[in-house]
Amino acid sequence: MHHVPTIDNIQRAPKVLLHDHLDGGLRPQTVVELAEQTGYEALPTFDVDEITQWFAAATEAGSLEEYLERFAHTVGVMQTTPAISRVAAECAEDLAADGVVYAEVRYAPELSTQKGLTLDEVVEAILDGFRQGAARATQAGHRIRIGVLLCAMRQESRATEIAELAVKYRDSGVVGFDIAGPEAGFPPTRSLDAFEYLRRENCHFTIHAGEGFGLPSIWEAIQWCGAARLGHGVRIVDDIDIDEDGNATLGRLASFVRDRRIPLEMCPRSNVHTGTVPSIEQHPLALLRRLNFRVTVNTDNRLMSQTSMTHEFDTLVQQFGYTLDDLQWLTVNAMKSAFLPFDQRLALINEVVKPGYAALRSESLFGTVADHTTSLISRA
Ligand SMILES: O=c1[nH]cnc2c1ncn2[C@H]1C[C@H](O)[C@@H](CO)O1
Ligand SMILES: [Zn+2]
Repeated sequence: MHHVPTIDNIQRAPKVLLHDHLDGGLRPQTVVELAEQTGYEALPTFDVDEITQWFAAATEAGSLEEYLERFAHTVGVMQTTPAISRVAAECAEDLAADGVVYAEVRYAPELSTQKGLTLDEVVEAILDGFRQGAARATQAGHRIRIGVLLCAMRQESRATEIAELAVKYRDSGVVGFDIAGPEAGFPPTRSLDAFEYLRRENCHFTIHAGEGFGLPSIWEAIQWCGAARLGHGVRIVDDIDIDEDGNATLGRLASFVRDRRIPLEMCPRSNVHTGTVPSIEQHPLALLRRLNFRVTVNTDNRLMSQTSMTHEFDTLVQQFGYTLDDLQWLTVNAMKSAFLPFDQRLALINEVVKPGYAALRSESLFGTVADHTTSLISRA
C-alpha cells in the first residue's frame, strides 16, 4: 500500500534544502519596501503585483544568462545591514513555514558591497537575520536549523578572498563555500587556488556545475577542485547511455559520481527555466533516482522560479507518481549530504525526518473508509 501524498501532507513533511539563493527568494513586497527605504530607484515598478509578475518572467528566460539578469534588482535592495538582515530573517521564516527543518542558504557577499559595506558586515547581517528568523519561526511553531554557504561569483576574481571569509566564519553559522554565476566560459579551475586553500583548511564546498555547461565542468569541479557536492549536476546524464530496453551504461565520470555517492543538488523547476532541461517530464532526476545516484531536490530561486520545497515535491508527485517513501528517500539523501557535523546529521535523520514521515504514513491508516478509497492507492 502506498500513500499518494496530498499537498497538505507534503507541506507538513519535514524537508531539507541544500540549494537556495538568498537573493533569489525575497518576498515581492519586501523588494518594494526595501527599494523605497534604501532609495533604490532602478526597480522596474514599485507595484507589488507588477514586480511579482516581472520576477516571474524569469520562468520564460530559457538560458542561464537571461535568468540571472533578474538578480540585479534583488541585490540592488540588499545594500544595507538592516535590509540584508530582514531578507535573511524572512527567508528563515518562509522556509520554516513551508516545513523545511534544515536549510543551507547561499549568497555572494561581494554583491552587497555597492554602497560600502564590508564583506564581514554582509556575512554578519545574514547570520543575524537567520538567528532572528529562526527564533520567530520557533514562536510560530516551526523549528528550523539554517546555515549559510558563501558564494564567489565565477565571473569575478575574488574566490580566494571569499573562501577565507568562509573559513573565518565557519564556527558562527557559515557551513561552506560555492561558486555561482554564468558557467559557460568560467570553468571551476579558474578558482582552483580557492578550492586548494579550502581543502587544506578542511572546509566543505560545493560547486555549481553541469547546468549552463556540460561534462567538462562537472569533471573539473570534482577531479580538479574536489567538490563534495554538485550544484545541479544535471548534465551528468550526458555520460549515461540508455539502450532500447532501458538498460543504462555509465561512463567513467558518471560511475565515479555514483560510486562516491556525490550528492546532486537538483533544482527541477529552475532547470526548466534556465533551459537546462526542456520540461519537468524530461528532467533526468527520475532516471538518476532509478539508478540510485544520490539525488536531492531543491528550490534554487523561490522568487524567480515561483517555487517552494512543497511545490517542487508536489511537482514530482504529479509528474513521476512519487510517494511519501520517495520524498523521504530524497530528504534523507539531502540530510546525509549536509555540511553539518555527522552526529548532528544523524540525529536530524533519526529524530526529525524519519519520525515525521512515519507520522504522516500512520495518519493515512485512520480516517473514514471513504477517505481511504480516495487517498490510498494500491500499487502492489
Ligand atoms: O542556477 C544558478 N546558477 C548559477 N548561478 C546562480 C543560479 N541561481 C542564482 N545564481 C547566482 C545569482 C545570484 O546573484 C548569485 C548568488 O546567490 O548566484
Ligand atoms: Zn543555484
